[in-house]
Amino acid sequence: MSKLRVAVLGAKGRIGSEAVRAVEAAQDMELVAALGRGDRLEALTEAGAQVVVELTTPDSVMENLDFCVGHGIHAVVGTTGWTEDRLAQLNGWLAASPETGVLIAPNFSIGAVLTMKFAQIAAPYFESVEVVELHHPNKVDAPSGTATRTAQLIAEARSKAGCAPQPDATTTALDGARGANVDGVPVHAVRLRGLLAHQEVLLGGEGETLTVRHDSLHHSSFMPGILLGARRVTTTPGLTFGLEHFLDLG
Ligand SMILES: NC(=O)c1ccc[n+]([C@@H]2O[C@H](COP(=O)([O-])OP(=O)(O)OC[C@H]3O[C@@H](n4cnc5c(N)ncnc54)[C@H](O)[C@@H]3O)[C@@H](O)[C@H]2O)c1
Ligand SMILES: O=C(O)C1=N[C@H](C(=O)O)CCC1
Repeated sequence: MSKLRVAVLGAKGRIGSEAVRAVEAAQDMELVAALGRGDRLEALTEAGAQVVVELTTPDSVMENLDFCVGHGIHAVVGTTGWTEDRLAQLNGWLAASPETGVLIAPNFSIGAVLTMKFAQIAAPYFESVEVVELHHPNKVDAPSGTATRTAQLIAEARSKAGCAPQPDATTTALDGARGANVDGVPVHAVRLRGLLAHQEVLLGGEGETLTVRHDSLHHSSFMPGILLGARRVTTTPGLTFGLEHFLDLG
């Protein structure tokens, strides 16, 4: 059987360099291009890439996806910075290339995907829910894509269940002291040398709390999800948001 022809964008970055090694080690894949900032995107078509793994920066990802989708190259995207406007633009490109698939995964690690699921299930049963994400200090965006998605899923679950707004008597606060407000859910971002990617969802009710915590201790935690995404995206046209849909957890 022929191998899946995979390219990595952001190949010299922290997660991109790990993805290059993972694709090279996968028996059913061939790494056909490994591009960094400033490299020509035409190298993707010249190499015959079928799938691009996009692990760059929020300021680069849209131009890269415009090229990939326009050339019928499927994409597995870990880069953060997704807004409603960006998703609408991407959906427009996909509408013009209906056989192409794009997976955007706020987090490729199975533990993080399960954290989001558990938080979604638990959120309607508690009065209070807050998200704390903790990352290495080289991360350029805050809050993390994972924390933003987690808060959105929590808010959706609470709204569907008809939950009241969270109790919070704060009337005076320093800017930022109560975190960012993502759809009514406070999200706090810690940047600390020594950390990689961690998240806690804190839930509180009368006389009890529940904490769901996940820790990515190495970039290897993201690799099985990236490889699964690359295999599945070729037969899943259109936009898939979240790896849970490829794990039958959606
Ligand atoms: N979804 C996940 O599971 C997951 C996990 C880890 C990181 N991330 C995200 O992946 C992204 C990269 O993270 P990182 O820690 O590796 O950052 P990084 O800064 O180490 O790597 C990004 C790399 O992309 C390169 N780059 C920038 N623009 C480019 C372009 N146009 N073409 C090719 N390369 C380009 C940069 O030069 C750099 O080498 C971030 O958005 C991060 O949040 C997602
Ligand atoms: O290291 C990063 O940067 C990470 N980014 C993603 C996010 O913003 O959620 C996933 C975790 C690691």
